[in-house]
Amino acid sequence: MKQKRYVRGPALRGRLLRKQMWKQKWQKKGEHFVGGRPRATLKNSCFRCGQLGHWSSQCPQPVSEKDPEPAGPELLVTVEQPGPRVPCLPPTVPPLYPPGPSGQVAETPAEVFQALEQLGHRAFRPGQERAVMRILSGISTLLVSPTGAGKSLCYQLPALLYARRSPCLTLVISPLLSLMDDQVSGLPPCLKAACIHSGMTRKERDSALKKVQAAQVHVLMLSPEALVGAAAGTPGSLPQLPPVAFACVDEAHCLSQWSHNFRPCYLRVCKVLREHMGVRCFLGLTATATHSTSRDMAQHLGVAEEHVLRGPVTIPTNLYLSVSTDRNPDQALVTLLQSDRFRDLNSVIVYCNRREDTERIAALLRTCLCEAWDLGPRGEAPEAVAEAYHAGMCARERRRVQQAFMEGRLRVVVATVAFGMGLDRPDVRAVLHLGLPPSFESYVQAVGRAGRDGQPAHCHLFLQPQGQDLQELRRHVHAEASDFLAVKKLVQCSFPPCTCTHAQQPPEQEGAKSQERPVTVSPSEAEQASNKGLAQCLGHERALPVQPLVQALDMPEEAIETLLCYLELHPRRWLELLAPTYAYCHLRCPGGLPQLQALARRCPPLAVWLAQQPQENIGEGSYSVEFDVVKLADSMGWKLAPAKQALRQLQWYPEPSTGAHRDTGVLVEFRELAFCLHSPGDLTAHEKDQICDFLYERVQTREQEALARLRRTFQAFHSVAFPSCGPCLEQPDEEHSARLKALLSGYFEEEGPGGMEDEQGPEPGQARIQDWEDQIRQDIRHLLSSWPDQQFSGRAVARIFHGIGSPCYPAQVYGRDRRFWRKHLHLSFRALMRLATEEILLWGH
Ligand SMILES: Nc1ncnc2c1ncn2[C@@H]1O[C@H](COP(=O)(O)OP(=O)(O)OP(=O)(O)O)[C@@H](O)[C@H]1O
Repeated sequence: MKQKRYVRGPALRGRLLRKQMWKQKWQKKGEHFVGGRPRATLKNSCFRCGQLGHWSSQCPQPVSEKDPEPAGPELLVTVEQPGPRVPCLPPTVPPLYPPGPSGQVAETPAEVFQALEQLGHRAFRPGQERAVMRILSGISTLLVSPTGAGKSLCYQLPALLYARRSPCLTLVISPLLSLMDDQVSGLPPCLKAACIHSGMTRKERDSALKKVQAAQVHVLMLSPEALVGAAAGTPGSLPQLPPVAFACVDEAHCLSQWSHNFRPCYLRVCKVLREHMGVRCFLGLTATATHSTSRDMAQHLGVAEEHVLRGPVTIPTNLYLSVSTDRNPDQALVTLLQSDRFRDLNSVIVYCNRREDTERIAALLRTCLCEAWDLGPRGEAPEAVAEAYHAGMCARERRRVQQAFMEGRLRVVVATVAFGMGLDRPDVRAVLHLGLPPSFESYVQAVGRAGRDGQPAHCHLFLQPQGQDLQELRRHVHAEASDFLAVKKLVQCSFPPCTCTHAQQPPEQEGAKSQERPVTVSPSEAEQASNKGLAQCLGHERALPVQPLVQALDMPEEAIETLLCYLELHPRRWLELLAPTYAYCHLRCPGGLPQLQALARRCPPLAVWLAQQPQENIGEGSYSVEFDVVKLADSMGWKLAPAKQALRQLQWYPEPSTGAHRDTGVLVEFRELAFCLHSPGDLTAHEKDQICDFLYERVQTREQEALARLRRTFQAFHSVAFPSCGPCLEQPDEEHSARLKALLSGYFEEEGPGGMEDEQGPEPGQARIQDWEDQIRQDIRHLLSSWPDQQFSGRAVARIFHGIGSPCYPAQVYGRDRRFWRKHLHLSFRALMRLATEEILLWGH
């Protein structure tokens, strides 16, 4: 029996314990980043290749090293890069019914109707048949149809038919981690499915993968992070899967930068599917998309405009919608739920905008409704009256609440938008909103949870009379925006100058060069350019450590990732985003320089690193160094993965006689999670300015559009609101409901994301800045003098007055000071920023 021995050290305390916990936290974060793939640690990794899942004796990596040479001064080695394993793409799956010569789709064959029946349905619903037939013809398609319309069938049926013809797999990318398991178990029995996401243990993931590899699964559901993470490892680390018939991207609006719910990780999903898995046919599904959003989605998915299946966004007739602006919305909610119309409804979702509100309202309902609520119509009452649900709760608790609701043991869930996406309980009888929803899209998604069984269901929205809910939502918009200075710093970090080009352009040609040249160039293009005397940088891999960057830019990492994505999406493709990685190699070598030099003979990256060190930096004694391994690999012209692998192998060397691997005493660790990208190093100052302008304009446009969208939503709902919920207590008002539905449908038919916010006059729910100017200036000076060591920017001050935490000004610290935190929520953020900037400039003199 093989046995591993460990030496248990003394228990950590104080600073060391905190450091250890911090490291564990970042390791977890890293696992999330790379889709739950745990970083190989010394404890459980293979000695030879550093990977998990096997001992070194079963390591597939061929042993290439010779015996370690005795220590010597010589540093030069033959630097030959281990050939990267070229990812071998699975064969493509031909369409089941190839389209006709002019691309027309065949008549629906009987086999398809039989499969429909097998899935439990007698006939297709509108839009389903066309989508199914296009996928079976291998044509990428985007389907925009309302919630509950039956979009899932459009991937289930083709998945079944493709798998019936030959062993193959359908991939479904879904952002709904918490519901993936339920989605898998909810599939018809004839369709075998598995899921992989970062919430699973390694054992569960391995067992799911085994089933997939053995072709026992028709549908594999993946979170975008799990997919991108799997592709992020060493080349070829993506497991060999059966051929992929097609990939379905659920909630495809996350792909569009114009949608209300853009997720940068989604952008990489299409790339990974195309480049690593050979996927040619895509199906995008979404319930809510304006015209501009669906155009954007179609472009990412490679769907031709004529293949976008887009019905009108309609609200089902069995839903009764109403809005009111009660003076006390909490009390009005209780009154509504006690009214004749709502008293007997056993499954109710109440949406709030803030997590704290969900807890508070759930407690209020428990107190006020526990006696007043009679038994349901069938005399059965759920055991619990109301519970809160939000993303801040632990996964177990969320699951418990969700299950209680799904099984009818809980009457009211008071939740944030985290609840309900993908929920398929057919008999939800009421969806209530306490406060303005963030967008029409999210409102339509939310009310779409109600009345899926076709029976009447009731939706009511309580608006805050003074527009306080609008102020709350504006905070989220301002939290994501950033200053020009931050954008400029990011551009500087992303495009540091390099020395690899040998011919510099004369200054007068710079403008012309920036107009003409493509930024990411292929080697052949570079060769052509070089022949003309225009040497170009082919680009370098760079690592931007996440935490230091977050602090330097005072931006959350998601916002930074979004900006980098914009650069990748730009027509000139300024950079290419690679998977996040641990960028720093920490190397501890007890034998000091002689041992290091000896090891360098069999490890080219180490040899190069040593050669790059100035002589005075190389000392005797025990060695502990840290260096940027991405930069090192780039300077050698190596890919990152083989460089890391070569460094990891420094820890062991094979015994010449037995071939067993012996510990060299060297410790190699990779630290500091970083964004990884490939960008040119020869951009001119003019080009960098162009990039800054482009990015800043994009950030501002997004902020303005989000504000305009909010204002539009606010005004639209107010235009149809009753002054109080009184008229809604007895019977639904059908005319009122129809007006609201027409308003919503009209929005989705419009072109463009809406007008820009105009700076004239106060926004709804805001006071005039002129009436408060003296008071604000005084508060700004007070804030500056209270934190004399801080270098505030205008935006930072405005954020504090609006109660918006940021990495450098966290709510946990600044929120404690009630003199400033959230003090001027009723005033325009931009105006506050302007005044703060003026005061900061005066303060400096
Ligand atoms: N052709 C059909 N005939 C009858 N019922 C159907 C048909 N297609 C789907 N359904 C049923 O409609 C319900 C909703 O389907 P599904 O969950 O696929 O909706 P969806 O459009 O994906 O909704 P969401 O946008 O909320 O995810 C399911 O219970 C499903 O069984």
